[in-house]
Amino acid sequence: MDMLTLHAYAKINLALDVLYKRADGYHEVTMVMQAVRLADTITLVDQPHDIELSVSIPGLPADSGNLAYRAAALLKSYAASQQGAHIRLDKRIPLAAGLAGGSADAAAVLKGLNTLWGLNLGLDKLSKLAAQLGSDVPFCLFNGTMQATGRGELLEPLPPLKPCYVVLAKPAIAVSTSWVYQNFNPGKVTVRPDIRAMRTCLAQGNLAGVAQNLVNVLESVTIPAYPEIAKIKESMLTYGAMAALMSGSGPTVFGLTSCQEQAQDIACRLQAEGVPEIFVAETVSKVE
Ligand SMILES: C[C@@](CO)(OP(=O)(O)O)[C@H](O)COP(=O)(O)OP(=O)(O)OC[C@H]1O[C@@H](n2ccc(N)nc2=O)[C@H](O)[C@@H]1O
Ligand SMILES: Nc1ncnc2c1ncn2[C@@H]1O[C@H](COP(=O)(O)OP(=O)(O)O)[C@@H](O)[C@H]1O
Repeated sequence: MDMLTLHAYAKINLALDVLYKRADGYHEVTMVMQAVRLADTITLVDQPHDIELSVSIPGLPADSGNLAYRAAALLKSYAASQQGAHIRLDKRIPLAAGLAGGSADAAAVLKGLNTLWGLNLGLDKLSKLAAQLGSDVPFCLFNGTMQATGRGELLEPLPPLKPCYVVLAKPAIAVSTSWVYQNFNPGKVTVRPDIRAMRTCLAQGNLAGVAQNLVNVLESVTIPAYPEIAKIKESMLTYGAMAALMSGSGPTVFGLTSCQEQAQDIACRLQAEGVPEIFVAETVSKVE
C-alpha cells in the first residue's frame, strides 16, 4: 500500500486588479499572489478503482462537492486510470476566507495522485487540468510569488518576496467569491494597484516598497458590506504592521512584518479585540 502526505498552502493577494468582465462571465484580472505557510494536510493512500474522501471538519462536503474529490475524479478520468485512492483532508485553512483553501487542496491532490498513480504528467498538463477546477488552482500547483492574469490561471514567476511574516485575521463571516465578483463596480474603485511598481520592489528585495503597494480593488465590494474588515485593517496598522490588506474576495485581512515577535504581538492584540481566527505564517518562497 503506497501512501503520500502533502501540504496544501494558503495564498494571499499582494495586489489584485480587475480589468473588465469577459463574455464568459469571468473577470479579467491582474494579481500578484504569494503562498504562505498555513496549510491543510492531504494524505493519499492507493486503493483499487474508487476515490474516497474523509474530511476533518463538519460542514465540508466529502463527495463531488469538495474540490479535493473533484481534482481526483478529473485526473482519473483524464488519465483513464483504473486506480483509486483514499484522500484524507485535515483542514486548517479557514473556509470561504479569500485564502484559496479549496484550490490548494485540489492542487495538492493533482500533484500527489500524479505521483502515486505513476502518471508522469508534466506541470503544464496539470496546470491545464487545474484551471478546469478553478481560477486559483494553477497558482496553488506552483506556490512562491507569481503574477496571475487571464481569470487567474495564466502565471508568470516573479522574484520571491523577501521572507517575512504574515498575520492572517478572519472575522466571523464567510464571503462568497462569486457574490463579490458579481457586485464589482469599477466606478466604486478609488485606488488601483501599480503592478509595475510592485514588480520593481520585488526584484529589489524592497519589502517596505511591496508593503506600500498593497492594493486590492475587491475591497470596494466586500468592505462596505462588512465594515469589520476595515476595523481589522486599522488595528493591524495601529499594532505595527507595515501594511494591511484584504486577501482575494475576503474577508481575511493580512498584515506584513519582517519580525516574528512583532507578528506574534499583533496576533495577540487582535485576539484580545475578539477577532476569532488568527494565524501567523511565514511566506513560502519556492515550489514545495
Ligand atoms: C478572488 C480570488 C483572488 O485570488 O480568490 P478567493 O477570494 O476566491 O480566494 C480568485 O480570483 C477567485 O478564484 P477561485 O475561487 O478559484 O474562483 P472560481 O472558482 O474560478 O470562480 C468562482 C466565482 O468567481 C467568479 N470569478 C472568478 C475568477 C475571475 N477571474 N472572475 C470571476 O468572475 C466566477 O464567475 C465564479 O462565479
Ligand atoms: N476542499 C475544500 N476546502 C474548502 N472549501 C471547499 C473545499 N471544497 C469545496 N469547498 C467549498 O468552496 C467554498 C469556498 O472555498 P475556499 O477555497 O475555502 O474559499 P475561497 O474561495 O474564499 O478561497 C467553501 O465554502 C466550500 O463550500
